[in-house]
Order: sequence, then structure tokens, then C-alpha cells
Amino acid sequence: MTDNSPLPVGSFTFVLHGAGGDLAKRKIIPALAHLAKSGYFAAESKIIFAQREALSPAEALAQVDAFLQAAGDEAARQSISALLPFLQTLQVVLGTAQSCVAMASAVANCPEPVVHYAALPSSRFIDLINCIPTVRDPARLRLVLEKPLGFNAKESALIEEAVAAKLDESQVYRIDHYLGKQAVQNLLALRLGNRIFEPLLTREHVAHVQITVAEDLGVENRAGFYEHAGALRDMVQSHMLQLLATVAMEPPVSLEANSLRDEKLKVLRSLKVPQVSGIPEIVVGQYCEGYVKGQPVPKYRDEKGVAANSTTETYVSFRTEVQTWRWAGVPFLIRTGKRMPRRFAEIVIQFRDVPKPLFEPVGGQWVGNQLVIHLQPEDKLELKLLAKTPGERERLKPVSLDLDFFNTWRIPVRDAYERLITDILRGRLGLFLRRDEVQTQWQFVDRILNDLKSHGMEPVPYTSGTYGPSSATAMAMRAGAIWSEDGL
Ligand SMILES: NC(=O)C1=CN([C@@H]2O[C@H](COP(=O)(O)OP(=O)(O)OC[C@H]3O[C@@H](n4cnc5c(N)ncnc54)[C@H](OP(=O)(O)O)[C@@H]3O)[C@@H](O)[C@H]2O)C=CC1
Ligand SMILES: O=C1O[C@H](COP(=O)(O)O)[C@@H](O)[C@H](O)[C@H]1O
Repeated sequence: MTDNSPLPVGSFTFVLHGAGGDLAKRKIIPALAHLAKSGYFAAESKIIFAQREALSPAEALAQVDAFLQAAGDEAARQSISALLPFLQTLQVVLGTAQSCVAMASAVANCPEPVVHYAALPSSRFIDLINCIPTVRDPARLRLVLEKPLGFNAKESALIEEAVAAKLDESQVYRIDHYLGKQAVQNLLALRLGNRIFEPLLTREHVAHVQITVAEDLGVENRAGFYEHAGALRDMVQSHMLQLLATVAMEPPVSLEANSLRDEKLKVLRSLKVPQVSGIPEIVVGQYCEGYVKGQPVPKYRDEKGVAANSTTETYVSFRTEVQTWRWAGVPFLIRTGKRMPRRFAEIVIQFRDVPKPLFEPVGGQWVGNQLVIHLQPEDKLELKLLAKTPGERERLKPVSLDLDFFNTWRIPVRDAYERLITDILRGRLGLFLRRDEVQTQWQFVDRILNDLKSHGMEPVPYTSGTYGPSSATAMAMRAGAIWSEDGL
């Protein structure tokens, strides 16, 4: 058993903007509460829930509790009262003149650093930034921005200009919560802490790479956001491209934030935009009625807040390439969608076949080696090898070498938001995105969206509870791949 508890930090002030919103109640407040319960916060630290409704700390926590109860998150409910000793509330309606005055007086004489966490729609980011003083010192002021930053490269650039007018880059924490997942950090350790895998991760040895984030949930109560976003802006622009960059980047010179970001940026800049015309390298889909985990679910267009003729994509898969000497020509297949049969996320690295087969194929078909990085629900690595079956025949069968991180360390995996919050409080930027990464990700997604629009490509319906439109299977096969549906 290894100790996984974070080390305490000095005092701070954490202003949570949008404290009444879905993300705050579901993820950020439970993460803060768990840290508070673990004794991580110095006694004089302050947590300020900023929200439009005027509430006392006890009332605000009662609302969070009701939300968590409805969500069935009993574990989080056990912790939230640990926030009370640190908690203040503040009524803020961003965009009004009084909001800046209220914020300034709420944080006056509070411990520094003051962290402003924007769990807000990105349309409100500039209103918040306008209220922040120009203090170019990360020891005094930090800003956390949730994804997506705007809805395209242009909007994102406007937000970034407002940020840069007030703060230095070292004060800005752009969240991609996938980087807070332990499995992603294990991926870095696998690649950069071991000698054996890195030399094999090249075009000479890898046939293709698949990255899947499948969700069983539908749009839930987020149609207001999702209708404008869709899977490309919601998932690809952030999580999927960051996973791709982490798996494909060159080893950085150090683990310092800018070294990692420099290498990821090179990958992001070298991505091939999937072809929409001719033989398409992209499939977009939208879920219709079906069954997920045995329960009937409605079609996307019947969800609350969704237009009856919505053309928002709830699924996307595409083929891209990392156009570098290491990876040129290797298909990278990216897939994400809602209302899939189950929730799983994984990266599959499929190795090429041996140059000359000497053994009998398994079941008449060759199955090459695979390295599978399971991100969720389990955090584990799996190396699929071929071993000789007992007996006289020279026949091979696939076997798996598993490294299950939970069973190895026997400690619960910390939630991604807990890890990210501790890094923010410590001033560690390595798991957050730099401005140029976000901008490059937007340019890639904008190009795809423009191409889809100019070719009139609309989402293909797929049955809820399946892995998306069948055309995605054909698209993968053209890249020599079969989509993995293991998802353990
Ligand atoms: N929910 C999720 O799963 C995820 C969300 N995100 C990102 O997190 C951010 C928040 O998302 P989410 O919580 O879902 O959104 P919600 O709409 O649930 O919450 C947004 C919050 O912003 C507040 N707000 C809106 N306008 C103002 C204003 N003028 N002044 C002050 N507060 C305002 C709302 O206040 P009020 O309560 O008064 O309406 C609400 O509490 C977004 O950037 C989103 O993209 C990122 C990843 C996942
Ligand atoms: O950022 C987002 O991520 C979630 C999926 O996150 P996970 O940690 O549960 O895999 C997704 O549901 C949401 O639409 C998106 O905004």
C-alpha cells in the first residue's frame, strides 16, 4: 500500500465562479470537499462560492447536497460539510458594474494566491477577466479556465487577448480534465520512464493507433451548451487531441510544463485534416432511439432543449496522421460518441505483423501485438502478445500481460479534478494547456467543421446502444483497422 494523499499547501483563496452550475456541483465542489476532508487546506484558506443567487454557505451546500443525492453520489455527500470552515458565498452577476466591486471587496485581505476558477459558460469569461486586477504575479493571482475556450479559434483568440492584457501565461490554467486522469500520467510514465516501449513507437513498428472515448450517457441537461458544441468542439478539440498529442509527442527535454507543451504542440501542428470529399476519412453521427444498459433511451432530437431538426453531431470518428518522420503514414483513428453501449476510454497501439510468419495463424487470422492503455473505467495497461499453445502444433494464441494500477498500488484513484486543483494550488502548470496548444486545436477543428459544412455532410443517425454509424467500420477498415470494443 502506498500513500496517495496530497501534501498540504500554504493558504490560498479559491473563488469558484459558477458555483451553482453542473460542473461545479458534480466535480469541482466534491473535489474541493475531499481535499478539505483530507486535511489538505491550511486553516486560514478561503473558498468563495460566487453565484448569481444570494445564498448563505449552509444554503449553498444544501443545494450541492441535493444535487449529489439526485446524482446518486453518496461518497461525495459524505465530504461536503468539510468545506464549511473555509466557505464564504458571494452574489455575483457577471457583466454588471457591481460584480467587479463585489469581487474586489470579497477577496480584499484574503490570503494569496487568489485563484479565480471560471466554471462558467465561456461567453462569460471576458466579463470575469474584466473584473480581475492587472497583477502579473502567479504568487498573487491565478486564473483557471474551463474548456472549451469559446466555440472556435476566433472566439478563443478574443478571450486570450483579454487574458493576456491582465495576466502572464504562468498565471493561466486552461483545464483539460483528461490530463488530470491518472491513466494519462501513467501513459507519460510508460513512455518516458521505461526503455522498452519508446523505440517501438514509430512508423516502422506501429500499424495504427486508435483512441476511443465512448460514453453511455446522452446529452443529459446540457443541451443549451451541447447544441452549439457537438462532439467535435466538446470532445475532439480538447480531450481527444490532447490524448493524441501525449501518445505521439517526442520525449521532452524535461517534465517541466513548457517542455511538455512544446512537444505536444509540434504534434498538434503536424496533424493531417481528415478528408471529407471523395472517400471520406470522417464519419459524424447523431443518436436515435435505442437501449443502453437495457433501458430505453430517446433520440437526441427528443432530448430536452434540443431542436427537432438539430444537426448537432453526438458522434465523430476520423482518421488523421501525424506528419512527422516518426509517424508519417501511420493512421491515427479517433472516435468519441454519446449513447454508446458502455463508458470506456482507451488508446490502442496496434503493432505491425512479424515480417515473416513462421507459426500457424490463430483461427486462420493473424493478430498482431497490441499495447492497450485503458483510461476508464479501469486504469490499466495491457500488452497483448502471442504465445504458443501447449501440444505439438506450432500454433499461437493471444495472451495478455496486464498491469492493473489499482491492484498494484491498492489505493483509490484520485479524481482528475482533485489532482488538477492541487496542481493549481501548488502552481504546477504541466497538466494544463498553453495558449498556442488551444489555438492549434481550434484551428484543426475549425477546418474540419468548415469542410463538413461546405460539403453538406450532416450526421448519420445511429441506434443508441451501438458504437455509432456502420460507415465508421468501413472507414477504419480502409485504414487497416477494426475498432476495438474491449473497453474492459
Ligand atoms: N458540465 C460538464 O460536464 C462540463 C462542463 N465544462 C465547462 O464548464 C463550464 C461550466 O459548465 P456547466 O457547469 O456545465 O454549465 P452550467 O450552465 O450548469 O453552469 C454555468 C454557471 O455559470 C453561471 N453564470 C452564467 N452566467 C452568469 C453570469 N452572468 N454571472 C455569474 N454567473 C453566471 C450560472 O449561474 P446560475 O446558476 O445562476 O445560472 C451557472 O452556475 C463551461 O465552460 C463548460 O463548457 C467542461 C467539462 C465538462
Ligand atoms: O468535457 C467533457 O467530458 C465529459 C466526459 O468526461 P469523463 O471524464 O466522464 O470521461 C463529457 O461527458 C462532456 O460532454 C464533456 O464536456
